[in-house]
Amino acid sequence: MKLGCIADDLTGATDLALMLSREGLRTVQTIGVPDPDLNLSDADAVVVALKSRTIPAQEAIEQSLAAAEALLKVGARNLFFKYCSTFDSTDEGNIGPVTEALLAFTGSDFTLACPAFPANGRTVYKGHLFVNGVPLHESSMKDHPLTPMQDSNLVRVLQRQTKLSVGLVTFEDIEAGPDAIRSAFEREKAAGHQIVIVDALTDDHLRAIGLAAADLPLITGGSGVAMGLPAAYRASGASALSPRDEGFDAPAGREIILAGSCSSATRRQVEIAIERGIPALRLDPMDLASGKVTSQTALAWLAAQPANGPVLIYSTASPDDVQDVQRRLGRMNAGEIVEATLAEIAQALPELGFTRLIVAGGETSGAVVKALSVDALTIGPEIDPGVPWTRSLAGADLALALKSGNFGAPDFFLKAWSMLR
Ligand SMILES: Nc1ncnc2c1ncn2[C@@H]1O[C@H](COP(=O)(O)OP(=O)(O)OP(=O)(O)O)[C@@H](O)[C@H]1O
Ligand SMILES: O=C(O)[C@@H](O)C(=O)CO
Repeated sequence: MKLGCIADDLTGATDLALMLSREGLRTVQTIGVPDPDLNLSDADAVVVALKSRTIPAQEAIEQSLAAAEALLKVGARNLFFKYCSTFDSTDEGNIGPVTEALLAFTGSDFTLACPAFPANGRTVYKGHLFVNGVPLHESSMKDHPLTPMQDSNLVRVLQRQTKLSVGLVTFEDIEAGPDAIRSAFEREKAAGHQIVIVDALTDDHLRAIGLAAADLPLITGGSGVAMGLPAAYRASGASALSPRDEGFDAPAGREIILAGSCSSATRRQVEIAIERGIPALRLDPMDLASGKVTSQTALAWLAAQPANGPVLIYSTASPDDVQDVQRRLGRMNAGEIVEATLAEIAQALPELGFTRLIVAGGETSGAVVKALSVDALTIGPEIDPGVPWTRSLAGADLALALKSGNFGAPDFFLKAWSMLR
């Protein structure tokens, strides 16, 4: 196995696994540290999905090191730390502290940090992160409930999180290609920096960075910066990659969308699905909290729906509604009530013949996948940038599309099904 990856959330892990798989690595995703009995001998890359983005930094370090150890044990030669393309973090971490710990673990003194993902509108220019052309601190991420991003200068953002010195490699070096990028890394190292923020505006930039960085013991970033790694491994001949498994069959069965994300992309996708006539049930957190509506209510509703097309169960709501609910129930409590209900519904789905699931939202996906006891996934075709179909490797046989809140085109919930055989 060539690359061992540690992702700080579930849908982010799937995003990275898709990138590696699309570029030619046979990739398996595990939910949490892989079970020692799981056969990973065929994999070129393993992506371990953690839920460590917003937990205390020390816990994130411990979980990430446990994942790194497990990955080296199953043969990983290089490590990749995946975080969000909007650099979701606070001054306490966890990007800085985890990077520091993984650098020390690999015995290395240099790595890069690059969240750029141009296909999803995330670019880095002169060290500043832009989201669809808007500086990060002016984008909707400025109001994120857990990780409000109020500074788009990533050198400053990361420097506040780490005692390592943070440098910058700007697009002039990146444009000049892999040799210039390697020289820039040497220059930054000589200047005493151990982590460099790296500019990238295009996929060509990311591919050049991949070629320059492929030998680093640790790379950190969004899924974009992994784009060039498979080609670099092939070019170096260092690893004979496994032949690609082209087939992706989904188990036969009913189709359902569970949406617990309230991000703007999901809100639009829910609207469109309802407009186009997908039978839909809205879960109101206040009704769930009072017991007026339970998972049983939703299961009874499901039983009455036609079996020949997808159905939607959602708690998706506008920012004002979410704020109102959070004020009344508490932010964490509101989230947990919704997640617990969607998880209970998910647990009953295989029995009811549902084998094809789209789940919207990282936290929601975590809760649903746990309820279904899915602990590893193979990666299928891309539905939209950052979101593949996947298939469970053990337990109930399911096709799953785990969608980050802000990913996917407006018709995502309609078109995804047509890709399943
Ligand atoms: N109507 C609602 N009111 C309050 N909280 C809600 C509501 N609906 C869902 N939630 C909670 O909001 C959180 C949404 O987080 P989740 O990670 O699933 O989505 P996201 O943040 O859009 O996705 P991502 O993390 O992939 O960007 C969950 O904890 C969910 O339970
Ligand atoms: O990088 C991204 O934007 C996503 O993979 C993600 O991590 C969303 O939570």
